[in-house]
Amino acid sequence: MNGMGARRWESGDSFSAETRRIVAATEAMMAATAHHLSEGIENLRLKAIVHELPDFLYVKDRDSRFVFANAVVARSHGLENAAEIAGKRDFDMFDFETARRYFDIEQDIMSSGEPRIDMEELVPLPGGGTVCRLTSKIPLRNDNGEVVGLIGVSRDITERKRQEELYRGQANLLEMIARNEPLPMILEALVLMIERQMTGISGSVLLLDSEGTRLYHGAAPNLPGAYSRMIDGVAIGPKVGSCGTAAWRGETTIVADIMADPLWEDFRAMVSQFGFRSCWSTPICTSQKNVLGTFALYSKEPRRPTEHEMTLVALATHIAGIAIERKRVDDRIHFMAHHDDLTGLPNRAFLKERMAKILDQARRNNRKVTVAYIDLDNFKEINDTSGHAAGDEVLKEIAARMANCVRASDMVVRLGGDEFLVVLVHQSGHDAGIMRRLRELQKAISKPVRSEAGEIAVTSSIGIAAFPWDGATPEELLTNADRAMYRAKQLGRNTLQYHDGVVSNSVDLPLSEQEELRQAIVSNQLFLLYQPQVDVATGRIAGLEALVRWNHPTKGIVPPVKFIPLAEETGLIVPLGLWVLNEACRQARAWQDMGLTPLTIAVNVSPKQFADPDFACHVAEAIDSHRLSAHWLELEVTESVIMQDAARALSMMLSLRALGVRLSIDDFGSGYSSLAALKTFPFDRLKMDRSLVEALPADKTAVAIALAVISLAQTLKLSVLAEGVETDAQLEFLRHAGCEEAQGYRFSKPVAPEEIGVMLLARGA
Ligand SMILES: Nc1nc2c(ncn2[C@@H]2O[C@H](COP(=O)(O)O[C@H]3[C@@H](O)[C@H](n4cnc5c(=O)[nH]c(N)nc54)O[C@@H]3COP(=O)(O)O)[C@@H](O)[C@H]2O)c(=O)[nH]1
Repeated sequence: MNGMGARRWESGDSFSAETRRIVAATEAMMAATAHHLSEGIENLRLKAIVHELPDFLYVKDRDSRFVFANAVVARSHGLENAAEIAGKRDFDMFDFETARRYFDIEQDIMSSGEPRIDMEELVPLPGGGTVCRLTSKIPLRNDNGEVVGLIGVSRDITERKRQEELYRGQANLLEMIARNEPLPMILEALVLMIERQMTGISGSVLLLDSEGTRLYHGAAPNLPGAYSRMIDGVAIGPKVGSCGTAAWRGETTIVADIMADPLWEDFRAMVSQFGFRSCWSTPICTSQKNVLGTFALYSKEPRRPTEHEMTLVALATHIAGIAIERKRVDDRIHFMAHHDDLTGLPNRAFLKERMAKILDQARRNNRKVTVAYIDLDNFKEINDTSGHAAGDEVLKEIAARMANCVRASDMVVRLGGDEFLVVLVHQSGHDAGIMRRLRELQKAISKPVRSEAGEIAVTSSIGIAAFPWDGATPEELLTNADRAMYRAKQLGRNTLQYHDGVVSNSVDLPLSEQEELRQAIVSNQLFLLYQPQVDVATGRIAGLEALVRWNHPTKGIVPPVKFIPLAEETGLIVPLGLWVLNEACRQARAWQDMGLTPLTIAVNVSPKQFADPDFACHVAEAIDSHRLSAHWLELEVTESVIMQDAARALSMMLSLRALGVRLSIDDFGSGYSSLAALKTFPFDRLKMDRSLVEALPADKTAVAIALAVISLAQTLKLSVLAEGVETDAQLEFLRHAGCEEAQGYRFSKPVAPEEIGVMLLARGA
C-alpha cells in the first residue's frame, strides 16, 4: 500500500495522462511524508517540477486548509511565495459565496471518500472577471485508509471554452444563413458572439445603402439605442469617425483614442456623452471586394485592438459578408422572379401572390376590384416588320404609359408577350370613374410610339371583369376578363368589352392546348427518361430519377418545363402524374425481372397530385399492380407541397411512409428552404438544388450554404443528394463535404430505359 491509503488509480479512471502524472507525483511525495504533510513536500527533489507545472496543484487538510500549493496557485492569489499559502482557507481568498461552494464540495469529497473528477468551475479573479477551470479533487488517505485531506488538480480551460463557443457560434450562424433567417437576427447573433469573446467591448454592424453613400443600422445589441439612432444614415466620407471612414477608404480604420483622433473631430461632442474612447472599424466586403457595410468594436478605454481581437474581427466581417451578400442575392432573385425583365413591371408570379390579398381586403372593406385583360392588337406584325428591338421599345413605352395611368394602389402586370393585366381597386363603393380611366388607358396605348424604326402605333383589345360579380377568386376573374378580351378581339379589335358570361367556344383558344395535352396522356405520347443517381464514394449507380417527356405529333420532343406548368394550371397534372408513377413502377419491375440489381426509382410529385386525397391509394395500387417493393419507390416533393397546407401534407406523408415508400425534398437550398420543414416532415432524403451546386466550389457563399445544408442533413439523419453535378471540381468538393450521392451531367444526362439497362449490365449489376 502506498502513502495515499485505499484509493488506487484504476485503469478505467477518466483522468487525463497529465493529471495522473501530477497526482502520482504528489502521492509519492505524500507517501514520503505520511506524518508531516507540509514538511514533506519541501524536502523532496520533485518540488521543483511541481512548482514548474502550468496546472494548479494543491493539498488541503481535513478542514479544507491549504497544506501545500504549487507556484501557479500562489500566483493566482497574488502571492510571491508558494509557502505563504499554507494554513490559508478559501474563505481568506475568495468571496464568501465562492469559498462556501468550494468548501461544501471538498467536505463532501472527504466525508464520502469519493473523488470528483473534471468539474468545470467558474473562478473569480482577484482583479475582476472570471476564468474557467477543469478541476479534479481526490481524497487523501493515511496508512490506515482514513481520509486526512484532499489533493486538488486544476487546469485553466478558459481559452478552450472560448474557442469551443466560437466554433459553436460560427456553426449556428452558418445554419441561420442557410435557413434564410432575417438578416438583422443573423447580424445580432454575430455581434453577440464576438462580444462574448472579449471583455468590455460592444460591437456594431452598419449597412451601406445601394447608392454606396450612407451607412444604416444593421445590428448593435449592446450599444445605447440613442447612439445607434444618431449615427443611423450617416454619410460616409474621408473623416467620418471610424465607420464612415472605413467604408469610404475600404480599409480597416483603427481609432485608439476618439478624443484625440482627427477622424472623430466632427463627432466627438456627440460620442462623448456615451463614454466611448476607442472604435476600430473594418469594412464588410463582397467576394469582389465591394463594401457592404462595416463591423465596428467600441471600448470605453483608449486602446488599440490586440492581434486576437483583429482575428475575431476578420472572422466576423467574413460571416457578415456572406449573410449580407446572400440577402442581397435573395432580394434580387425575389425581385427578378416577380418582375418582368423588359418592362420592369410586376409579372404573373407577383400577381398570383398579391391578387388573393387584394380580393381579401376588398371583401373586408366591401370594395369592388376591376380587372382589365389587355392584349395589343397585331403586335406580331410590329415584330415581323420593324424587328424585335422595335417591338421591345413599344412594349417598354406602353408599359410605362399604363403605369402612369393608374393610382399607386392599382397594379399593372405584364402577363407575358403582348398581354398585360391592370387591377384597379375602387376607392369607394361607387367608383364611377373606372370605365373612364380604362378608356383613357386605351387611348394612351394607341398614341404612336417613337422608335428607331420610326413611329409605330398600336391598338389594344381590353376585356373587363369585376369582383365580386364576375368571379370570387383571382382565377375566375382572370379567366372571365381573358374571355371578354377575346370577345373584344372578335368584335373588331381596339375595343373594350365587359364580361357577360357568354363566350363562344371558338375563341376559347387556351383550351385547344389543354386538349392536346389531355390527348397526349391517353394516347401514349408521353415517355420517361431516367437519370442515374450515383454513390459519391463508390461511383456506383444507387438510384434513378424518372423524368417525363412529350413526343408531340408535330412539335417533336417537348421538355417538361413547356407542359408541366400547363398541366398544373389545368389539373391535368393529376392524370399525368399517375401515368408517370405507373410507368416508373412498371419499368422498375421490368429491370428487376431482367435480373438487374434493384434500384430506387425517384418520381417527381406535383403539389396538386399531393393534395389529391386519393394519392396514397394511387401509389399503393401502382406498386401492388407492378409487384414492386415499396422501398424501391421514392417520391420527390418540393417545399411548395408543404407550404400550401402543412397539416394535410403531413398526413399524406405519413400515409405514404406507412406504405413503405421513401420521401425526398427536392430543390432544397434554391430559395426559401426551411429547416422547419426538414425537422417536422418525415423525409428520408434531401436533394440539394442545382442552382447551389452550380456555384460550387468557387463561390464562398454557396460553399458555406452547401456545408451547412450537408451538416444539417447529417444531424437530422437524412441522406443528401446533390443535383446538377457537372464538373470534377464540384464532385470533389461534395465528396470532401460528406455528400453521399450526386446526380447530373457529370455522370449522365437523363437517358432512355434501354440505355440504363446497358449501363447497369456494363457495371455488372
Ligand atoms: N411533376 C412532375 N414534374 C416533372 C416530371 N418530370 C420532370 N419534371 C420536372 O420538370 C422540370 C424539368 O425537368 P427536366 O427538363 O427533365 O430536367 C431535369 C434534368 O434533366 C436536369 N438536370 C439534371 N442534371 C443536370 C445537370 O447536370 N445540369 C443541368 N443543367 N440540368 C440537369 O434537372 C432536372 C431535374 O430536376 P429535379 O426534378 O429538380 O431533380 C424539373 O423541375 C422536374 O422536376 C414529372 O414526371 N412530374
